[in-house]
Amino acid sequence: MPGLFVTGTDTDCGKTAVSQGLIAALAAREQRVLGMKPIASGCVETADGLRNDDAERLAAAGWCEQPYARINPYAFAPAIAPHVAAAEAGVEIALAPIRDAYRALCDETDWVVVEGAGGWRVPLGDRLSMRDLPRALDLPVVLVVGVKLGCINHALLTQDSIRASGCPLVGWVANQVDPTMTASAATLDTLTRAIAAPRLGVIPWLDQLTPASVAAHLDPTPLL
Ligand SMILES: Nc1ncnc2c1ncn2[C@@H]1O[C@H](COP(=O)(O)OP(=O)(O)OP(=O)(O)O)[C@@H](O)[C@H]1O
Ligand SMILES: C[C@H](N)[C@H](N)CCCCCC(=O)O
Ligand SMILES: [Mg+2]
Repeated sequence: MPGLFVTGTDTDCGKTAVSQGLIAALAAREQRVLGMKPIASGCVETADGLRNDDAERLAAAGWCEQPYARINPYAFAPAIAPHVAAAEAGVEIALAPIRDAYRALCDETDWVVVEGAGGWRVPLGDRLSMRDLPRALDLPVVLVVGVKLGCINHALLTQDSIRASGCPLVGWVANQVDPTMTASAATLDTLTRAIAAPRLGVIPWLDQLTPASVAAHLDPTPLL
């Protein structure tokens, strides 16, 4: 299993937080891990070009430095749906540049943790959607459930859709994105019984969100 595709129940459910944590948790098991954010909408213009916060966080969590364009081949300025951002920029998102960047990363590491953008069915254009990425890169999937009211339905719909795509779901993580709602035992129990993959961790709301603070709540053993 040289890599993972991290998807989630929604945008802002904690995919970047969990991806950083998975990188750190695998690194603690003597794995060399790099992060990748193939498509990012929501970038700032810098002297070096467009830069995305998720991509930079994943880059910083990785075991060695990599060219930015490998970690984030498609970068768009507005923080909107990627297919809309791409259309506005006059760009057609294609799988080949993503595959090339992913392979270049694979050549330099044991693992690549690839973060999607938004949820599993986010469109990338007329013919492509986020779920085509793990298929193209032959990656198993980890599902991040942003724990809040409504997440059970979102998690089950996402699981159904992952199954329908034929991608293996190899783990899931409960992430408390709402500081006012503690993940009730009953909600966690419902999710744990309904999701047919190992639960890799339950991340509480963390005041200090770092790769290490998230990794402290993750057990990557089922992935190894
Ligand atoms: N467990 C947590 N404790 C505290 N803050 C959290 C936690 N999980 C996520 N957050 C915060 O919630 C916000 C959304 O999280 P994150 O950026 O990881 O979501 P995402 O799923 O990666 O979103 P996107 O679809 O934009 O990539 C961030 O500001 C992050 O710092
Ligand atoms: C900008 C944001 N943070 C994400 N990168 C993109 C979220 C796209 C969601 C599209 C949708 O499902 O409506
Ligand atoms: Mg993110």
